[in-house]
Amino acid sequence: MSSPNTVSSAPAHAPEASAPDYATITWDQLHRDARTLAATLMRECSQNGAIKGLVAISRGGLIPAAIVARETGSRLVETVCIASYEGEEGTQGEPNLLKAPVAAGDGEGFVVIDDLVDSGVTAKEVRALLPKAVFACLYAKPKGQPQTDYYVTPIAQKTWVLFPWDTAPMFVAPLAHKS
Ligand SMILES: O=P(O)(O)OC[C@H]1O[C@H](OP(=O)(O)OP(=O)(O)O)[C@H](O)[C@@H]1O
Repeated sequence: MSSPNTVSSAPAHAPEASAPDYATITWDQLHRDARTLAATLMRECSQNGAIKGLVAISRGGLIPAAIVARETGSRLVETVCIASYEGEEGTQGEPNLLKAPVAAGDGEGFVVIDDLVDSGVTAKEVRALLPKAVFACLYAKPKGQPQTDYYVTPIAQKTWVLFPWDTAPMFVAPLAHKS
């Protein structure tokens, strides 16, 4: 298990008006967590036969799935394209299925990979499409945890996760230069 670094800088689109926390995930941290997830899947899923393939939930699950695919030797990587967060405030709407994971059938032998379960709405939707698949993600908030079979790191419900593809290093003035 690993702990994300918490920071106090706010993203442009804050999820909550009242003092939310932010967890900044670096590329290194994400890579380590994806490898940890892959090791867990290798250990747990091999008891029920080899992993037939992965299903990445696009877009957040794409990079985690690529890392897990490399570690587990999985060559078949399907996607399910679904969007539920929209607008300036990052508010959640109805899940919008843009592409079904047809190559995964009913999900038997497949592992669904996502970056995060938050409310669990997206995972629930994908589980309905792939009832026999195993579900795995890197980070899980309490409301979403019942929807995932495996996760690496728990995240508080009020914490907004900043993934490496959402952020960029920037200059910060030294404390001595601030008035
Ligand atoms: O548990 P939930 O409350 O449903 O939230 C989790 C989902 O939200 C994010 O995707 P998002 O809808 O932001 O799409 P994106 O990955 O394409 O940015 C994330 O990648 C998960 O798929």
